[in-house]
Amino acid sequence: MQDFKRAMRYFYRYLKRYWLGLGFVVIVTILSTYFQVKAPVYMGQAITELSRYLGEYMNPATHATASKTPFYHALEAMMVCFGLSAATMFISSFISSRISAQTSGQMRVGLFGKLQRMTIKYFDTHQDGKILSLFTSDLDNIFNAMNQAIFQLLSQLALFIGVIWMMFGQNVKLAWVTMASTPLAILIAWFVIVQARKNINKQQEATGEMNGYINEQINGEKIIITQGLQQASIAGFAPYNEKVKQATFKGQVYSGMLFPLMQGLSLLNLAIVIFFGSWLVVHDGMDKATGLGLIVVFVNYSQEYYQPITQITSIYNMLQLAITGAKRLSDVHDQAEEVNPANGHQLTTLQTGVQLEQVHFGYQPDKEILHGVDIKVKKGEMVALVGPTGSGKTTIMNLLNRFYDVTAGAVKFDGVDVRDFDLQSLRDHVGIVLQDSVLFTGTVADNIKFGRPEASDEDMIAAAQQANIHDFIVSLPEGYATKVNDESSVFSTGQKQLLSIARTILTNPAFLILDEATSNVDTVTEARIQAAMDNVIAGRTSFVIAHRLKTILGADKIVVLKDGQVIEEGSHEALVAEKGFYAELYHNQMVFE
Ligand SMILES: Nc1ncnc2c1ncn2[C@@H]1O[C@H](COP(=O)(O)OP(=O)(O)OP(=O)(O)O)[C@@H](O)[C@H]1O
Repeated sequence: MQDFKRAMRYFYRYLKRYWLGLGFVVIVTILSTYFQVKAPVYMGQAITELSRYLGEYMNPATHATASKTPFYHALEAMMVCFGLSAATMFISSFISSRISAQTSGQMRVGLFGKLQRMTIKYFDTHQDGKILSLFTSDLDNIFNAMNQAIFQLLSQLALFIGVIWMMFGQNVKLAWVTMASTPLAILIAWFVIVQARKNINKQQEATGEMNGYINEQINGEKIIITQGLQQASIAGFAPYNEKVKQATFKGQVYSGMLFPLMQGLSLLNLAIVIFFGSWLVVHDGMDKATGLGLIVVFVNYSQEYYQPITQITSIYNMLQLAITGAKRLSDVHDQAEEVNPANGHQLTTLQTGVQLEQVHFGYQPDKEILHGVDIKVKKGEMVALVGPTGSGKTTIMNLLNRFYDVTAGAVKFDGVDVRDFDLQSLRDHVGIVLQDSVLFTGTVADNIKFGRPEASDEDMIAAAQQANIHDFIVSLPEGYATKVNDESSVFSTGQKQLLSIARTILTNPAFLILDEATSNVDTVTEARIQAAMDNVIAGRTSFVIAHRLKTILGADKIVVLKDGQVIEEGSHEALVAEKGFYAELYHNQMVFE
């Protein structure tokens, strides 16, 4: 019920602006249903008039005056009703399709916008595939439901009520006879739909597991090939596939049962209606022509009556999926966003430096990672952070850029807490080069200008030159206009890093964070990256997270972190002379390199 409420809240949020259009759809649908249920009345009248005419025509006394006009009138009225019903149905379906297309477009924009405002924590704690499935699966389910199911639900409900209303207007006894089998029909439909749903759920779970396996195998393809594990990988796939196959089959069997069962029941009901109809005509002393017309009317109604029951149960699954999807999207919209203080300080340039003061932090409340860290980076200084894996280096970077907020203590820029800065101005002045350089679809130029699209080509080229990548770019046939995409990516890991360094140089940040940008590359590329780094660092306040100690020998200060605490601090020479943890790290690395 809670889920249902959340889903409804989500729909309301997007549909409320279309209240006029939706109101129109409801009215037109009711109108369409009215014509649909009125047509059988004229059909019955036509049969009555035809049979009267035939009776009069066959009777020599009335032969001359027998007229077909009432029959034609009834036929005309019937056709007008069918025509108007079809036309209004089309209008209603057209408007509701338009509303659902527009709404799902707005939902997509809303979701994408929300993701852009979310905290890094959300992305750290949710798998990419799951986030993507909000767009590919949940929004699709919602669109399908809005486009088909909601309109269907509305029109079928209207039809159901309309038919009952008309039936009682025509003949109360026959109306009860037509409706007598309803509990049985609902029971059967419900059983089938619940079974189908169970198996569809199993199918979705099995498909999710199979996709997980495929994803993992594709990501590990290089290892699989180098270890010759292709056959094992195929063998591992078989049970996942088998599970999907079984669940799909059962789900389809149950879903496929619904229509034949309901059709059978509807035909049985039809026979009962005809039987009782003829019985009524004989026993209630109705005149034959009226009785015949009445039977025709109820033959139509008994079929129209079953249509909503079948349709509504068959769209139940679609509605369920949409409700689940809407609930999930509603949850996303309720997620915390990055907190931007009202009238926050504007960081224009760095005056004195950056400081971590007694910083305590944990990703989870009960597991502290940093235990009172103090680090000071003076303006123009380069401070390097070293420490064993898991010691908290990347965590400190996350705090400096305000990806996360400290639990206690503070991160300060020029003595002002980062939490008091306007987020945009903070991010505008902090440049980051991450371990994994990401290139976006577009040209090389687009990628370098990513953070400053308005930059001139001269500035872009100067940045590329400083990043040691200009010569490579101009050696490409299309130079800076070379397209960057996954399929034909011509860039190595090292080149990607150089491009991302150029991107950072172009934004001219006051404070730089470099996260071990020299991993996974050969020594020549490493030297080029190092030179590019030196260029970008020169004259800037910077914070470097390094694994290879020889890249930070020139740092103004080296901070050694272990288990979330600063254990040593000083210049390279001073730390080596101290013969502590750093000295040991350094000597060990020198032996291996
Ligand atoms: N998003 C996260 N959620 C929960 N715990 C995390 C998260 N990121 C890191 N951690 C934990 O925080 C601790 C410090 O991790 P961090 O990435 O800061 O270390 P690091 O020194 O940068 O390591 P490495 O040198 O391997 O990159 C680790 O125990 C890690 O498991």
